[in-house]
Amino acid sequence: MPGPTASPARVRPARVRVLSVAGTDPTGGAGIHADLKSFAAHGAYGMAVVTALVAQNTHGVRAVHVPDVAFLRAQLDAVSDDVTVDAVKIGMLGTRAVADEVAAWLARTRPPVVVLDPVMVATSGDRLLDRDAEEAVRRLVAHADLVTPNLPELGVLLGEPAARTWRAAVDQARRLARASAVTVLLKGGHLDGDASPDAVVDATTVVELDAVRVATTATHGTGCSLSAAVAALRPRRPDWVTAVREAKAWLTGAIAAGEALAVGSGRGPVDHLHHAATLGAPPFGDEAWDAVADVRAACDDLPFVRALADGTLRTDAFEAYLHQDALYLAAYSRVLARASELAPDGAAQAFWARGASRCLDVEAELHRDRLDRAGRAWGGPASAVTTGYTDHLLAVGARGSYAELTAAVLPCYWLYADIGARVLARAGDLGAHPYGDWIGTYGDPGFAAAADEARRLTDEAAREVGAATRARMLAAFVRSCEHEVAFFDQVDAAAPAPRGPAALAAAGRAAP
Ligand SMILES: Nc1ncnc2c1ncn2[C@@H]1O[C@H](COP(=O)(O)OP(=O)(O)O)[C@@H](O)[C@H]1O
Ligand SMILES: Cc1ncc(COP(=O)(O)O)c(N)n1
Repeated sequence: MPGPTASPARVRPARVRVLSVAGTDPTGGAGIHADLKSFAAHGAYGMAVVTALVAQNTHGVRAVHVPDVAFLRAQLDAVSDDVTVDAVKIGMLGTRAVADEVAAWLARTRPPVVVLDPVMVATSGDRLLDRDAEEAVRRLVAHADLVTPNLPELGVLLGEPAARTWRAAVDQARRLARASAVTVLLKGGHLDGDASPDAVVDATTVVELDAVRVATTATHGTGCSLSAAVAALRPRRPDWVTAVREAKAWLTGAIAAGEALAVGSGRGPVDHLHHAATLGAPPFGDEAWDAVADVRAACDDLPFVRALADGTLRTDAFEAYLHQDALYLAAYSRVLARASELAPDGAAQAFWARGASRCLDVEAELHRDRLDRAGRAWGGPASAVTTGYTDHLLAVGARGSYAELTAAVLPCYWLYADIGARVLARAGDLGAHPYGDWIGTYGDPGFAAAADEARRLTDEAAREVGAATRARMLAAFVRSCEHEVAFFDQVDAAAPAPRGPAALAAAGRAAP
């Protein structure tokens, strides 16, 4: 605990401190009102400096009043003279004088993260930036780390006509990134079709983020909300792609929930707190564990689990199981690598990557120490049960939601550790047990710690999502648990030993 004399500057603040420099929307859907809600929705502490007062609603803009720039400067300095600003989001500027004043303040204060949403025309079609201010906004790009144009705005920033296709827009974004040494978040909201892709583009790379287009009228303030969310996230995320991916997933949910707010009769706002239904909900793990109580109870009575615990399991059945386990682990490793790719921070990324690597070690060990020793080729294909399980995991991974993927991969840690603990307890003296060395691995404290951490990361991911995603997390978790049970149950542990060459080979071998 820091003592009373500790310097406040050395204490990591509880929340990221983010400043919006933007115009107003008295109906709360766009501008600084949207920004402050987006900041709060991402756990940041929000501040706002007003560039322009806008009389607008969900139908459009009625009037704009831009206060004197001396007053803008007074607002900006009031913040920066007192508060450490971790990130700035810049939205509507209105006039050239305002844009230049903001540029001068950025040059003086050099905030660590600057996101520029080059607001020019509202969704309603009303202009929010004077034509003679476009050059000033182009100059402002030099002070930004991330610029978030939609298709028409990107054209203006380059002094070119707006791109008519996504390919042409990505090409324009690449040229802007190179010319201005800035990262570009290109927004595809203005495209036709049933997708609403975005792309994070810098001088050398293009990362496209796919999203389905939600059929809705609730698109007022989407650009404001997205850029504000990215600004709030970036100080505590390793790179732009991670921050944008997370913000975009949240925004898609916010757009889908917007109409239910019943705000206005035109193009309504998004629901920034759409995930608030799950704020304060019990940890995901508690809910999920209760949901699979029956499945867990059924595990102990599986013939395979009983026979493994009491040592009566036939060796050929055990080896068939190990063979499927090795095939499973190879695929599971790829799924964990995908979780690492989608992870929101470095610690989670490293945890899943270590898991992926460990699976391959265990798979190699299985072949070297157990299956190859069995003295026959273990080249058979994955069973339908194994493939069913790995296909489920790969499908969740392909959908690209980190939270759902953590829920899908969790049972392989948690349910497996849970069953293993009970097999271990039932097995008795492992020295005299035919499968003692295998069952002993169930007591590995390293594995128990990894299961705890996987659960913690899943709980953490669940805190960020809305009710719909949480329901999909639960479905993915339950499905994986059912696959775990089917996996143990796929080997016919009760049947007599098979006849033929495999049985002969098995008969000549010592128990593992
Ligand atoms: N109907 C929609 N469904 C899903 N995402 C959308 C929809 N409309 C816009 N978006 C997303 O909202 C964000 C803002 O996009 P866009 O409308 O292009 O910007 P702006 O609001 O600045 O014009 C982008 O991430 C875009 O992909
Ligand atoms: C003050 C202000 N800033 C920005 C927008 C753009 O909003 P949209 O995302 O709907 O184009 C707006 N309507 N009002």
